[in-house]
Amino acid sequence: MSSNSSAQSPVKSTGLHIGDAAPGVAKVDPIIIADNVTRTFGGLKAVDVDHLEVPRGAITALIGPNGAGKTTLFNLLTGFDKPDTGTWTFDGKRLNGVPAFRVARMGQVRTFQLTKALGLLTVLENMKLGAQKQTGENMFSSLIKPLWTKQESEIEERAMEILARFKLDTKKDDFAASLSGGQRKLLEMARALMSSPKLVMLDEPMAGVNPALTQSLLDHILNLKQEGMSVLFVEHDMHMVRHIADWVIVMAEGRVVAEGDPHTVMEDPAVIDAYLGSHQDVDLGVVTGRISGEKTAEAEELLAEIDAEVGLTDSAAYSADPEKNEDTK
Ligand SMILES: Nc1ncnc2c1ncn2[C@@H]1O[C@H](COP(=O)(O)OP(=O)(O)OP(=O)(O)O)[C@@H](O)[C@H]1O
Repeated sequence: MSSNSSAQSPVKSTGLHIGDAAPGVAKVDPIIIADNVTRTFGGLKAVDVDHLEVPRGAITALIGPNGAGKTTLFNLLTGFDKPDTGTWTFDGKRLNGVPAFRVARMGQVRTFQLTKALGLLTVLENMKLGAQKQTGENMFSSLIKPLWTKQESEIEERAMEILARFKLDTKKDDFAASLSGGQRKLLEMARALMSSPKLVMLDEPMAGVNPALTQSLLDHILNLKQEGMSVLFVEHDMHMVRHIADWVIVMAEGRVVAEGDPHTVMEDPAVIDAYLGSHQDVDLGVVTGRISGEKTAEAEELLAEIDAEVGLTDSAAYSADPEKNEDTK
């Protein structure tokens, strides 16, 4: 397994789609294909996706302003929530109606934030919880002691191997709650790998991570791809998206509003609009130029902020030093 150097830009996967990049575009080798997926809460359509394909063997970012429906879509695809309508397949198998634990067994896992309860377990115990197909889950085989003791030691061996890769092996007996924010994120990812997944879904992997651990987390995500896994992640950190994503899917108000490679997508007016949608207090028409009128100082400031937010910068390199990630205008 080769690792990516923090100083270099990672090698991007290209040629993932067929035809023009647009919402719902077909992929050469999709791992997820979703159709007509909707989820309503009260009167609000949180997810309203006509057609979506997630490419295999690539890193895909799911971005969009707060409330766009990203987490709800994650929950639906992983069987943690039920849609009002829709069908989807994972690796060619129909998944709607399949409960979360089966989805995970089929090779589609998502990371979870460490809850209070999981924080009271040790790092190693957390890892063991991530293992699939444990003999103890089967009543008959759980009665045969040699079977489960052998499996227990295999699971522990695998857990220690993965923990060593994530430099968490020396913390195996510590309570998970004692880890730093970044170490927790590493543990969440490490735990997901216990089941040898085909697709890893990460919910805001960078949230709350100290800059010292940023590069390590990025490298671990890039390594998942190098090992042949597909990655789908939700993230608000646009520098990270630009740096490691091969493909970007943009959601706003429940819909997919743009798709493409990170550079093209972040210059798409629909994407800029989607982000503007979260700043309801400013006259958006004036800001985007749809309505003629004098831009107020506040609007100018907002526009600059959004340029920065969607990554309209010259530099594609991600630096662990946040100072170096300041946009140049
Ligand atoms: N269980 C729920 N009950 C009611 N409304 C919900 C529920 N879950 C989500 N919503 C609403 O659905 C919409 C989409 O929410 P969701 O959390 O999926 O957005 P998101 O894109 O993940 O946002 P963020 O980036 O802030 O996490 C929001 O308006 C949210 O308030």
